[in-house]
This record gives sequence, structure tokens and C-alpha cells, in this order.
Amino acid sequence: MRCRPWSPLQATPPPARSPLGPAPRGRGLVARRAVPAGAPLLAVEAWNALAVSDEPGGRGGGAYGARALADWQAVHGSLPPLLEQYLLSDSNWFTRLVAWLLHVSRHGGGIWPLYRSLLPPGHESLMHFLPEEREELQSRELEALAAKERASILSLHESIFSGSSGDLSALALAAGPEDTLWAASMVNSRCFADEVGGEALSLVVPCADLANHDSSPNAGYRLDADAGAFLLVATRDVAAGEEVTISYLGTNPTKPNDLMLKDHGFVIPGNTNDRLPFSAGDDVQSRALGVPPVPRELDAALLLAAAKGLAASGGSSSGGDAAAAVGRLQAAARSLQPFCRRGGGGGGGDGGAAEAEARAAAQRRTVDALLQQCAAMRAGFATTAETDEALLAGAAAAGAGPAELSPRVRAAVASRLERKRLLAAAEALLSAYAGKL
Ligand SMILES: C[S@@+](CC[C@H](N)C(=O)[O-])C[C@H]1O[C@@H](n2cnc3c(N)ncnc32)[C@H](O)[C@@H]1O
Repeated sequence: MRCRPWSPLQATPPPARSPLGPAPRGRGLVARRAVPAGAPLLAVEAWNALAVSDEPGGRGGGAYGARALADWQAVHGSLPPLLEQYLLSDSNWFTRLVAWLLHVSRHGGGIWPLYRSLLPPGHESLMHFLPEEREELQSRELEALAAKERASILSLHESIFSGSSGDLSALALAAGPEDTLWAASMVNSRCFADEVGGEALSLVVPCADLANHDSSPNAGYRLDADAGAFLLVATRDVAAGEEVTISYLGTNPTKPNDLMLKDHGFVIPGNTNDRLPFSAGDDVQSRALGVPPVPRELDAALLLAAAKGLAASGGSSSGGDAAAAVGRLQAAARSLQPFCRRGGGGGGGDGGAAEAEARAAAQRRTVDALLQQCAAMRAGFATTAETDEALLAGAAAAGAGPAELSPRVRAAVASRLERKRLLAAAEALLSAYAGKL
């Protein structure tokens, strides 16, 4: 592929596959020279991207998508008419991009064989998890999500690509379900979303798609239709040799880790969008499970003060870096928010000492009930955080498991460890809260 000559980026070499590596992100983009904030880091010609209109019949009438498809064919050659028709149809954008990626992977000339060879052969997103790998997630919900995701892609394979019955079967785009699963995870984990003149677009952009995620990224991206290029732009000064990162939360800033794992195959340490599944014990399901009702007695201001105090003292006892620990405290505090007293909560002052003591006692009962739920969640995990940490560090003690983890098991262990660390943050927060009463 041809990136603009002034592009100051290079792709890092493929990483050594070692589980001992310090939280490796894999390959990425690295700035070859310093780039000031606001300046472009990389420009990929628009005709080198696979761009589809999310809703060809919607806003913008699919005009940019149709033009992009025509431009692409002018450069890379005509697509089979059945595929061209399908790419312009109102089938969902995801399936259209999967079809296009499968086509260029099998039949594309020019840059596409090189691009195909750069794409990873396997992936850690949930649709690839086999039943024995799903168990490593230590979460019934995630296991169910993984099974559902896989079933939905396999059914898409049958209805669109399968040799016997699919809408596009005549094109022989996928040799089997594994091809469709691969292309689906590539689109899920690598595609960009943007809009031109109100027309929502989804794009696979070779080269730009090598940028890894960071929660405090140093780059943003945009499709510049006038310049005919997809740009990565520095959002702050980037030093020579620094990794160039973007946020994968661009289209869904509220994405929790379960969905990160579903789409991207990794979790964000200290993802503030995560929530612990505390129960108020007042719904039918909780009553059936015997979860005692939890009165909403916490004081929002006190909860915030407890969280701030813990954050100032270096986060909770959970592992990982300081920013992640603060993120977990925020996520824990938000998980506890529903247990705060409505209408300001107050509780201070004019009712006398007896009333204040009654209020404190009510809060302690709420804290105790929530700590009990934490203990129940902890008991539901088959391993401890320490075991997971040792597994990820590759220092598996005798009987703790194999020193080498497959990429998917590694992703599963990272995901369950992150949930345990969030739980530890919630426990620390509840204890700090109780200490303030
Ligand atoms: C768009 S690609 C980025 C380039 C990728 N590293 C590669 O070698 O092709 C997205 C994939 O990179 C990996 N990745 C990106 N950011 C990551 C992060 N912060 N932590 C762990 N893995 C990350 C995940 O496997 C993800 O599905």
C-alpha cells in the first residue's frame, strides 16, 4: 500500500510470542520522527480503503459509499457484479465489509496480498472461543455471549457465503466457516467509523488499522473526503520513537470490557465503563435466589469522598498501574451508585445524635450486605487473582497451569483477572466507606 511520503510512521516488527512480555499489545505504529499536536501522522489514500455506507438508503443517500466503491474499482479493478450489487445494497454494513474483505483476501491484486499477509491468522475475540476456552472466562454471561457470537457468525456464513445455499455462494468467497469467522473478527476488531456529510460510514483502512488502543491516546482519526485520504492526526505532541495509539471507544465511549473482549479480543485495565452486578434484592430473580433486599442507604457524597481518599493513597489494593487502579475505583463507585439514598441523602445534622446513629447503622447494614455480595462473587471464581497474575506472568507454580498460554486463554485470564481486580476495588471502597461512618 502507498502511504503519503510525509508519513512519519513505521510499523513495528511482529512481536516475539512470549507470555513473559510486559503486557504486550502486539505490533503497532511507531513515530519515526517527532510530530506536533494537530499535525497528520499518516494519510492513506481513500481509494485504498474498503468503505461502505452504513445505511445506503439513509442520510446522504449512500452517495459517498457509492463513490468510494467506484473509485476503488477504478484503481483496483472491477468487482464481480453480484458483489458490487451486494456492497451497494441495504444489507447490514458489517456483512458487506466481511464480504468485501473476503473477496480482496482471495482475489485482490496490488496491495491486497501484502495486506492479507499482515493480518493475524487467528484472533482472540469471543466468536473464536471454543467451549473449553470459554470455561477459562469464569463467567457464565461471557460464555453465553461467546457461544451466541459464534452461532451468529456461523449462521451468517450459512445464509450469505456457504457453498450450498448462501446469497453470495456463487462467488466462493469463503472456503468454509473458519474463513467467515476470521473475516468477521478482522472487521470487528479493525474497522473505523466516520461520517461524510451526515452519511455514516464503516471502513477497513490498511496501515491505519495497525494503530493499537490506548485509554489516553496520542492520535485521532478522520476521513477527509476533500483530500481523498484517511488521516491519523496527532492529538498531542508525539515524540520520535513513541507508539501512536488511538481510542477504540470512539464510536461507543461506554463500552465495557465484556464488549471489548467480544469485538477486540482484549480488555482495558481499569475500564470505567465496567460495572459489578450488585443486586438490590428486590426483583423476582433475586427473591428466587434468596438474595436479601439491600436498602438504598449509602450517602453519595461520602462514597465519593471514600473513593477520592483511596485514589489519593494509590488506588485500592488491586494490581496494575495507578491509572488503572483509579479507573477501577470509579467503576466500583458507579456500580454502588444505585445503593445511594435518593434526594441528596444528607443525614447530617438537625435530627440529633440518635438519628445520626440510626442513619449510620442503616448505612453499615447496606455496606455489609454489599460486602456479602462481593464475597459471593469472589466465591464464584475458580481461581484467585494471584493465580491469574502468575499465569499471565508465565510463572505458573506447580499445579497452577501451563507456563505457555494460548492467545485466547491468555485473553480469558486477563479478562477474569480484571473482574477480580474490580471486585477488590469495590471491597476496598466499601471498607473505606464504613471507616468513615
Ligand atoms: C486494529 S488491530 C491493531 C494492530 C494489531 N496490534 C496488529 O498487530 O495487527 C487491533 C488488535 O490489536 C490488539 N490490540 C490493540 N490495542 C491493544 C491493547 N491496548 N491491548 C492489547 N491488545 C491490543 C488486539 O489484538 C486487537 O484486536
